[in-house]
Amino acid sequence: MAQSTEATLIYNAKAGTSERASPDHLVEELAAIGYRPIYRATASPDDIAQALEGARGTLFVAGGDGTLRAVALHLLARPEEERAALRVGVIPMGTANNVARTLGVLGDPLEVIRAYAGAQAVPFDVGRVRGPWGQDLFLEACGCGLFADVMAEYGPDEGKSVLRAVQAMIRAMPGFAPPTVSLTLDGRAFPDDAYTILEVMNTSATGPTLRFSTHADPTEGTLDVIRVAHSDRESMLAYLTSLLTDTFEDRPSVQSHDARVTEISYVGQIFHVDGETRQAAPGGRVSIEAWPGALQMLRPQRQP
Ligand SMILES: Nc1ncnc2c1ncn2[C@@H]1O[C@H](COP(=O)(O)OP(=O)(O)OP(=O)(O)O)[C@@H](O)[C@H]1O
Repeated sequence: MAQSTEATLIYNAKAGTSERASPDHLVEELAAIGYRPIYRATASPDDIAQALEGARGTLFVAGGDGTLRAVALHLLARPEEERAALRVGVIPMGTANNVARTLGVLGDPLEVIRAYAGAQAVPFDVGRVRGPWGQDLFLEACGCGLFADVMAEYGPDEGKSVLRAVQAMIRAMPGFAPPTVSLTLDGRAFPDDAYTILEVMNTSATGPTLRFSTHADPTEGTLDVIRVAHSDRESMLAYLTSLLTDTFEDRPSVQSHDARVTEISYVGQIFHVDGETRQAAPGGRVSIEAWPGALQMLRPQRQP
C-alpha cells in the first residue's frame, strides 16, 4: 500500500540549532520529496495538542530531544489504532539529538529530509516507568545514581547553561554516596548493591550526548541496563574519557544487560526520566519496562 503523503510539521524555534533552517525551507524540502506538509506553529509544548489535531500520515518534528518527547507523549496517550496510523520523522535541530543520533538521522536538516525520500517507518520502543511518584514514559533513558543527582542539582527546567552544569557537578559529586538497592532484571535478582550509575537505556545516549550504551537499539523490544557498582567505580576522568571516545561499556567496572523488565527498590533516590527528575517518599519499587514498537519512526534509506 502506498504511504500517505499527508504530513504535519512541528518546528521548535527555541531548539538549540533551529537557526539551521526555517519552517518555510523545511516545508519546501518536504514537498520536494513528495509530501503535502502543513506547518503548525508552536510557541511552547502547551501548543502541541492543538497542533496535532487532525494530523494524519507523517509528523515531522524539527527540534531536539525535548521537542520530540513533548510530541511523543501526546501520541502515546492516543488509542493504539490512531497512534499506529501515524509515523514520526525526526528532523534533528536540537543540541544533543540523542534519539535522532540512535536512529542514524544526523546532519543538515534539509539533507536529512532528502534522505527521507522513500523511507519506511520502523517500530520504536518506549520505556514505561512505574514508581512511587507515579507513571512515566521515556524515549531515551531512565535511571538513578550520579547522573540523576547531577541533573537534579542542575535543574533541567531552568534552561541550558554550561556554567550551571559545572556548578551542579561540583555540588553533587563530593557528597555522592548511593544507597544500597535491590535489582531484578527479567525476574533474575542480583545481590543488593550501591550503584554509581544505574541507567536503563532505550537509545544509546541521554542528556548532553552521554553515550552510556554503545549498542542500545530502540527497535528490538528490550532496554539496555548499564550499571557501575560503587565499590568498583573508577576515576571520573576514566569515565569522561571513555564517554568522549565512545568506549564507556569497555570500562572494566561497567556491566550491561538487555532486559524487558527492570525492578529497583525505592529508598528515596532521585531518578531521571529523560531530561526530567523524580523523587518521592522512600518505599516500594521502581519498575521499568520496554513498550515494544510503541511508535513508528521514519528511518532514512541511506545516511543523510
Ligand atoms: N513544539 C515546541 N514549540 C516550542 N517550544 C517547544 C516545543 N517543544 C518543546 N519546546 C520547548 O523547547 C525546549 C528546548 O527544546 P529541545 O529540547 O527540543 O531543544 P534542545 O534542548 O536544543 O535539544 P536537545 O534536547 O536535543 O539537547 C524544550 O525543553 C521545551 O521547553
